Amino acid sequence: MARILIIGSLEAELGIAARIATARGARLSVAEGAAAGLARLRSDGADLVLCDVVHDVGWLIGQMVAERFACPVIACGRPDDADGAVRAIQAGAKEYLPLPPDPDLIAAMLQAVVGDPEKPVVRDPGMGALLARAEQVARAEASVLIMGESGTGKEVLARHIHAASRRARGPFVALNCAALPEALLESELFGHEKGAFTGAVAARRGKFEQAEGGTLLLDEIGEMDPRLQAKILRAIQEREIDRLGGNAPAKIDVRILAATHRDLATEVARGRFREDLYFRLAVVRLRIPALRERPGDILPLARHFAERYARANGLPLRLLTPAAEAVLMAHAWPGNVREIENTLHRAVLLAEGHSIGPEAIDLLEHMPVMATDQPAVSVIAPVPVPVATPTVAALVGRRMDEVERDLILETLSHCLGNRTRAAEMLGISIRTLRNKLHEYRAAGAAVPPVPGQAPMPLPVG
Ligand SMILES: Nc1ncnc2c1ncn2[C@@H]1O[C@H](COP(=O)(O)OP(=O)(O)OP(=O)(O)O)[C@@H](O)[C@H]1O
Repeated sequence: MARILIIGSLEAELGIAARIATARGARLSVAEGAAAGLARLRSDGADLVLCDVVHDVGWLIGQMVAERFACPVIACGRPDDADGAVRAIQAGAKEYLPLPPDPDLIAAMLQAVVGDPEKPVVRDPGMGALLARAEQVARAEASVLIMGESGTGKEVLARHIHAASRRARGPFVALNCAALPEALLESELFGHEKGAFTGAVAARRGKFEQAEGGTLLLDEIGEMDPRLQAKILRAIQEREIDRLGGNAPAKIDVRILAATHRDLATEVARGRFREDLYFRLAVVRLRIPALRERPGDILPLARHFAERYARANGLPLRLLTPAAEAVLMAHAWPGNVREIENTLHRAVLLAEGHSIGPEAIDLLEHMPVMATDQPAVSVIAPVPVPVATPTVAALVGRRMDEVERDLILETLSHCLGNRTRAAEMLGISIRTLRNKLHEYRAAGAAVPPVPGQAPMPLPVG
């Protein structure tokens, strides 16, 4: 369930946006002004902020950056308020939503933030059995460990478990443990009191407390530092957490789901992951097969994404031709469902005529550059960006900063410009990514645009 923070008066047209969002299953909190909104963020968090431009959007975004709140801010206001819209976008708002809001726009926004609220698309018998198992264990309170290669749908499955659980009406909160350095991750998870460390300007609740009564997904748990692993174990066992700088533990009622692309049992054997935490998390283990291991899902997923992106781009729904389907079936999909989603998104935009033919299926060449137990980072044959190299050995002789730049730009291109996805895939914070892109652009590199600058729906990320 998406958590939306609305900053502004619900008496006004923003109230319509609030009603639409609630009807679409979002959880709403409301604050009368920017300062109250910031306080709300500190206490409850949010997946998306809608802020009326009569409030100081620039100040709010500045504070959010300083306090590392990563959720997107969408400014709202009158359709004829061009100045307000420009000011908000320049201040860092992701979009300007004209009021009164269009229900389809709100739906697209929610989907961009929390993904597809519908059931995962599953046709392959093996995946069907896995989904049935997930639904069965959803009703229990046990922790679940979801394993699978990058892009197989681990977060989708986690959301599905939450939606099928008794906690469905509570919040679903996800945190990528690989995206933050240890100290930040700790305060992000457990929260902190004011003054707990330099920069802790105000008390803030962590993800555990934000997920109260609901579910917390610890994504990429295999990347977590051993000291934090111990704190997670305590949180699960004792059902309480210690805020940084706090003097009393806080009780929590949260179900933990964990996801990883690594083989955690091997990580335990290598001494890199605590055995006791592994057994706590892996009460139920669900392994999502790679897409190449479930060919029965390829065409249903392709049709699903063709429909979704036609709708999102206001284009007519077109069917895949048998030749296009044959191309899709013959591909190995190393980037899994995320890759097929991106491929179909491109195909919908590229296709001409009444159907989607093979010429619109632009498959990117994938050449893994990491060892097999590393994140499935792929380097892709570029359109405007640098040349990819096939093996690590071939990188010898190149400068580190150039290789880094190429990898970042290629990954961003692979993610169709989506900054959030690219940062996740690269295992760096979105802020670091933005700073790097800024540098590259200043140096004259072709940086893939934010999706909204191409004919796509609301950019988030
Ligand atoms: N069964 C499915 N039905 C519909 N969409 C799916 C399905 N599985 C994955 N997706 C879509 O594919 C993309 C990748 O899914 P998700 O983020 O859940 O993968 P992941 O395994 O968590 O990836 P990572 O390990 O990189 O975080 C998302 O956009 C998601 O909506």
